[in-house]
Amino acid sequence: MTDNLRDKLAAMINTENKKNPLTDEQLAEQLDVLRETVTGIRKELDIPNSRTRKKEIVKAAVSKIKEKDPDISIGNLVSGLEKEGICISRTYINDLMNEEKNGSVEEQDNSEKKKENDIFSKLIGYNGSLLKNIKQGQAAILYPPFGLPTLIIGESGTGKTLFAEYMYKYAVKQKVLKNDAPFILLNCADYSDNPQLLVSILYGYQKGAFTGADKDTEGLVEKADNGMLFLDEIHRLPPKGQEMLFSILDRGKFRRLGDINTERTVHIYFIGATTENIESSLLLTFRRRIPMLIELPRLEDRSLNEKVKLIHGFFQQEANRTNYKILVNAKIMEAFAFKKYSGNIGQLKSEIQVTCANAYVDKINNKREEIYIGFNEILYQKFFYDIDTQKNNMRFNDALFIPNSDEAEDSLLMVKNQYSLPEDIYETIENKYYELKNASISADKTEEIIWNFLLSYFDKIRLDAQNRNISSLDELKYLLDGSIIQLLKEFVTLMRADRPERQINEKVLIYLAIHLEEAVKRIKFKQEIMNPNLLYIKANFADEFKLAGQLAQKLSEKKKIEIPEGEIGFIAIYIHELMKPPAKKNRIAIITISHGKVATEMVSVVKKMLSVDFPIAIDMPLDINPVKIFEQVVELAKSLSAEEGILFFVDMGSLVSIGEIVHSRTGMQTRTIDRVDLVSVLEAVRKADASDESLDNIYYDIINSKHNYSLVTVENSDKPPALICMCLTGHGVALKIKDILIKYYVGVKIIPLSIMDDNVKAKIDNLRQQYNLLAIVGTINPKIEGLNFIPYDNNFTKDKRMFLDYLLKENGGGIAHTMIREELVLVGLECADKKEVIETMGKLLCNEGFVKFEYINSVLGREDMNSTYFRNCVALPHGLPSFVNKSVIIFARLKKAIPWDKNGNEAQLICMPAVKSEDVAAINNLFKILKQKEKVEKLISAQQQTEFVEIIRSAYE
Ligand SMILES: Nc1ncnc2c1ncn2[C@@H]1O[C@H](COP(=O)(O)OP(=O)(O)OP(=O)(O)O)[C@@H](O)[C@H]1O
Repeated sequence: MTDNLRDKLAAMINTENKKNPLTDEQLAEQLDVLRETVTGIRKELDIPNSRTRKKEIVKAAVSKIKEKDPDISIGNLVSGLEKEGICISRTYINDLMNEEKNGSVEEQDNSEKKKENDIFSKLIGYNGSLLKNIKQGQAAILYPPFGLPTLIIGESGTGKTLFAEYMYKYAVKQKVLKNDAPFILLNCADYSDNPQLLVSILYGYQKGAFTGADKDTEGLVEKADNGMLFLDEIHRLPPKGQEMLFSILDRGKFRRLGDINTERTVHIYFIGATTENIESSLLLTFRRRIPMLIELPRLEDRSLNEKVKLIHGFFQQEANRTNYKILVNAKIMEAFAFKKYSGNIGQLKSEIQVTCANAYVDKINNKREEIYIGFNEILYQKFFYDIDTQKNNMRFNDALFIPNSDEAEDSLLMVKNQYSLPEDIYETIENKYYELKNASISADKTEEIIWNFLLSYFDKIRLDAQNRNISSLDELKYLLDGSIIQLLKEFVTLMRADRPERQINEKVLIYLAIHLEEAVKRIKFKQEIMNPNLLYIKANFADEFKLAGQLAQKLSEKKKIEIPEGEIGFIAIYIHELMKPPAKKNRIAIITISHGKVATEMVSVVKKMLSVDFPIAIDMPLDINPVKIFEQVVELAKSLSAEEGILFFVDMGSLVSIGEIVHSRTGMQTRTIDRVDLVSVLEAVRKADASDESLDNIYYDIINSKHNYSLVTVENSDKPPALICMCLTGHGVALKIKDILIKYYVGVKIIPLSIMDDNVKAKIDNLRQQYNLLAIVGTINPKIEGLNFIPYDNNFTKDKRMFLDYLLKENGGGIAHTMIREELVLVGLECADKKEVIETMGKLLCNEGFVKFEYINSVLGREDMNSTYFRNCVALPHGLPSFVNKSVIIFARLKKAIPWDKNGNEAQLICMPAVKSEDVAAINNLFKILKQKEKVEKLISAQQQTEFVEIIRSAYE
């Protein structure tokens, strides 16, 4: 690298347009060097990237615009900036806003620390359903001079006592109370049959005040002086006791029972709690004296995610308490999550304790090492008889709890993702709109493109709806606002009453519910609702628009918000979808049969990619007798109504006769294609769905094109694998796609390109010299021969990932790239010894579903045989492939090196491959990297997961 280049680069950056600084890519193009070279020099010269370089200017411009219009929507902000000559994507602005809201990265670090200091953050739900309650609790404590008397209301077991304890802890932490300030708790219900006694215990009494009062006695109120008094079940306090308390709260004064002479003074922070309706159970005068009412949510009103966190938390507590590992079967986790608990968190906790206690007895009897809570009918019947887990679409994994390990939030991420609802259309449309606008596409054309986009979105949700197990609105009640669900139910009744012959697709209704929830949020937060197709919708879907208007009117009344017309337009298309007849019957059936799980995987990719649901997959265990499968397929064929016949795809010779067998037994036309591959299935399904071609035509087409099919050419190649991400400009969405792909495909080169580029084809040809190009992931298909295209529409769903994984796997060893994941890199892990490291890593793999629990023991067993220390402070512990569900590699960079074997070797970088037998070869390259001392040193010094993964990625290149 010459100084000349360095100078040129510095000069170009110095003289660039500060409003739109040059990206590394643009610099590289002008200097005719690789982008990596530019990035390298820029870093050497300590010059920030273009994004950071323009930040200050953008910030200043944003605040100037916001001064005039503080509530300006992001869309208008982007347009405003454009007028100032600053071209910027919405994502950039969003990031900037988030940064302002959450602080910069360093500030976020501080806020992490703040969180540590924040006592309440230990409560599950502190940043969710308890957010408002916690703010109230904090305000009640901090209010001078002695806080605000507080009443906590909530059903039994909602956590009232715990909340009061946290308020006390908070008061101490805030130095509002001294460290040794008393916390006095009295449950008034304990004395419900003797109110006199209750009052005397609370306020104390003078000798002779009542029979049995044989000496002057201090009450709890005095004990709580300068501290906190918590009265649980306060509705049991008799009126007289309430009046006395009123005097304490009002003036800090009271008298012991029977003591008319001495008025005593106390300073107390007061909290009461009750499960009852306070209107009827507390005196009005007393109620008025308590300004702070904190109403804790019922467990059923909390999100499912919080519920799962509570379940994890309680199992972890049991593991810590018993000092044994606890392994919980996925089905049981699921059952706990879906059971309804009238006794709220308290009941959930005690049921988990009882379950663990029963399993503990089992552990002793069976001499197991861990407490195992397996799927067991008796347990299931006892606790979970009233739940219907069949109805949910959430997946749970077996969960392992190791004593005294912090319940890592990470392990819940996976679960959380399962709950997430499909994305809504707003963002998709907005991104698309601005992308088109940036590319100077005319308004008419924009409208047309977006309309097509909308149609495809609805096609997709129809398919998605078919695949999801949710079948009625009621099942969404954990996830969505109940009043919207109610509103929709009423609306459907209305629609049916109006015209009983109306068919209503219940599944689309679910999507409408999700959409409305999102719409309400957007409107409340003054986010823009953009609908470029409004005029078109009004003109072409007049009936639907009218119905949408009625629904919007009701929503508007219920939520007290104005619903903009653009939104009514969206609702109209949902209603249009809602009334569409169900999908047509298919003429040709397509059945894929293969060993292992290949058939299911392939077919599910095809179904998602083509938005169809008719292809059928049959997975065959490796050791099953084909005759059994033949029987099964014949039965299946009889049940199909494919009048033109069945096309079979099979993977092995023994199955090629399946078509003939089915034909002879059922009389149906059949054709069979062996050595099934994804592309052929894809093509056949596409043809069977979209055209009127006969079974034979499709069959011969596939046979003829099987080996030179242009949509997918996946070849083994020594060149490094690469993916292209593409959007109109090559900047906006393409970069977003790049960020996503980088996370999943470590070691795969990701190249953003613009479809508008005149030389796009030539560029791709050039890249082919250097890389093995696998696919284009993008918003628009450039139809490049021999290159797969994977559509990106604001998400990169699992099916698309599966398709890419498949391509990479075919690409020979490429699977290694998919096996390294940012979330499976533990940076700065602190463990006392080797066993703890292995267990921590294994637990994460097990909880994420990559391995079976037994894998951990097999790693420990392997380690006992002889050490897996590698070199350069690296250890490679590993277990038996038979316990691996999905190949993956987990890394841990320990905070401090720990002894690994008897020869005095210490390890700091632990790499645990959990790999199925067929994938073992895929990790050879990784070992090559770990052999290089300088690479390992870099990995050990990595401070963050992204940095760690980045190092591996560049090492692959
Ligand atoms: N947010 C939370 N995070 C973790 N654990 C919680 C939470 N809320 C409650 N718990 C646990 O649930 C159990 C029940 O809570 P608690 O006893 O405070 O409820 P309560 O409303 O006072 O019940 P009751 O009215 O029956 O006395 C306790 O063991 C508590 O530790």
